[in-house]
Amino acid sequence: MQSFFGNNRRESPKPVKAQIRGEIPKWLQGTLIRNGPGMHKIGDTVYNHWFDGMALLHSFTFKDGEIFYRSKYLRSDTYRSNMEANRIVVSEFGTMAYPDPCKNIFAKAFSYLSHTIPDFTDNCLINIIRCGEDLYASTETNYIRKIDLETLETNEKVDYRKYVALNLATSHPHYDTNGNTYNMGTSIGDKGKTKYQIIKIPQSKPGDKEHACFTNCEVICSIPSRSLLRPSYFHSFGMTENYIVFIEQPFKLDILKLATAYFRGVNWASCLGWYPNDKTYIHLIDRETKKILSTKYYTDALVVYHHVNAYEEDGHVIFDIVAYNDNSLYDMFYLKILKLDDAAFEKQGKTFSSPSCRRFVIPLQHDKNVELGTNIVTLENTTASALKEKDGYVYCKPEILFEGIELPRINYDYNGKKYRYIYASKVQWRPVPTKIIKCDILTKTCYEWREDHCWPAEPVFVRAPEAKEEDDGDYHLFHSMCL
Ligand SMILES: CC1=C(/C=C/C(C)=C/C=C/C(C)=C/C=C/C=C(C)/C=C/C=C(C)/C=C/C2=C(C)C[C@@H](O)CC2(C)C)C(C)(C)CCC1
Ligand SMILES: [Fe+2]
Repeated sequence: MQSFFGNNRRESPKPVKAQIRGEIPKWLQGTLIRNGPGMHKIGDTVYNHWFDGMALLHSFTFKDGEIFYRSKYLRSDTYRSNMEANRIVVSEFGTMAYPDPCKNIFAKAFSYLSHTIPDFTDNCLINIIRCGEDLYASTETNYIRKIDLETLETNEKVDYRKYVALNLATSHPHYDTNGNTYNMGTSIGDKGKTKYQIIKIPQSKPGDKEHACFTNCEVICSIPSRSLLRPSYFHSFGMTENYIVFIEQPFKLDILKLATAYFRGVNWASCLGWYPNDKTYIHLIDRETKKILSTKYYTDALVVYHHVNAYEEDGHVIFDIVAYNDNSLYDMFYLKILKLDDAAFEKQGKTFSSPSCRRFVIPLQHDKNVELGTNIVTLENTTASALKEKDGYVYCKPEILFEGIELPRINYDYNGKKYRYIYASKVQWRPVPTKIIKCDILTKTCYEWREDHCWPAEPVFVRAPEAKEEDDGDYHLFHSMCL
């Protein structure tokens, strides 16, 4: 299994019909596209980190009980440059690349200078997102790449910076029921300020010009970073009907380190730092007024990549996240660790902090006369608390919902609404996932699914037609499961 992490995958651009054991529900029709690294070796050069590999797009077309599979490498500018040079020439998250080792001294100096503000990679390997009517492969830089749903061909490159001030953006946007896309990113040093930006990319209208969704893109709120040179890193955010939830965590990007990384010969990942003595600030942004609520909600130092869901109930914002007590997760994805055998990985894995799904309950209003130290959460059925402190601070303590889950998904019809079920990967200290899990928040019970020789990826929930219940759609997999 360990060789899995070393080998380059072959692309399979022509549809291959899958052999099916059991039965695919007839109502399941359409195409699922997945993304991820597929190539970690180019010529004689190798990447260091799982998140560096060349993006390989996969599609699974479900049609009348049959499945057709295709895959194709994203023809990013990065991919083309690497292929042409037959070596890694563009830097990725965990690998700093130096374009031409044989350049003369002047060319080298010029190359160093042009890297002070580096042009980031367009190797969009993290996710597939929708903007307007179109699908894009995404990463966390300022670039996304349009792709063709049918053929998986790579189309134009969109640079967010042409439309809004954004140097980094998440790969986990949100969507509303009108087809608008909301994303968040970081604008570094624009007009001397570093800020987090929430953007709205509108749904296309009939007759719109190409890229209209980007030219009509608007910044709906800017949140100043607490520090000009150390903005927080973030991988996702939450959205309720009326609020956006942004967590400014003490896992931060050091801009000075970033600007000198190329000269110092270190990778981008080393520019991220963990400040365990700092607080984690919780920002709620009112979607109507576009203003940040003035109460200073905070919690202890934590690291979060994935928000699960967020909603409002009786004057509170409730949000669930998968969080860690430190920043060790990204270190686990260095290939030298993933290539360890199961026993060694397990030993290593246990030195990394394990995630838990945590629920925060944020009271939107409270009586100003209430004594300091009082828990101002008035919702029942939660142990999450919010203690009033002086100077407008409120200290929030989460309720632990579930331990050891990651890559959370929900029935997206319930995004921003009160919900009951989380689908996720069960974290085990094995390099390749073997279990998926369905968690019931109401009863606090979990169902797991595994099968020999199956390595399930992040589960994706698809609603059954005429679904009445939130989990109508998963019964084929979870009906006969063990508790
Ligand atoms: C360029 C640049 C930057 C960044 C650039 C790039 C390219 C960033 C790319 C980021 C990527 C690919 C992020 C991916 C995140 C993926 C995450 C959080 C995945 C988590 C997966 C987990 C926890 C899986 C756990 C497991 C499960 C579920 C089952 C088990 O069996 C196995 C196990 C433990 C692995 C910067 C550092 C932001 C700025 C500077 C400049
Ligand atoms: Fe993610």
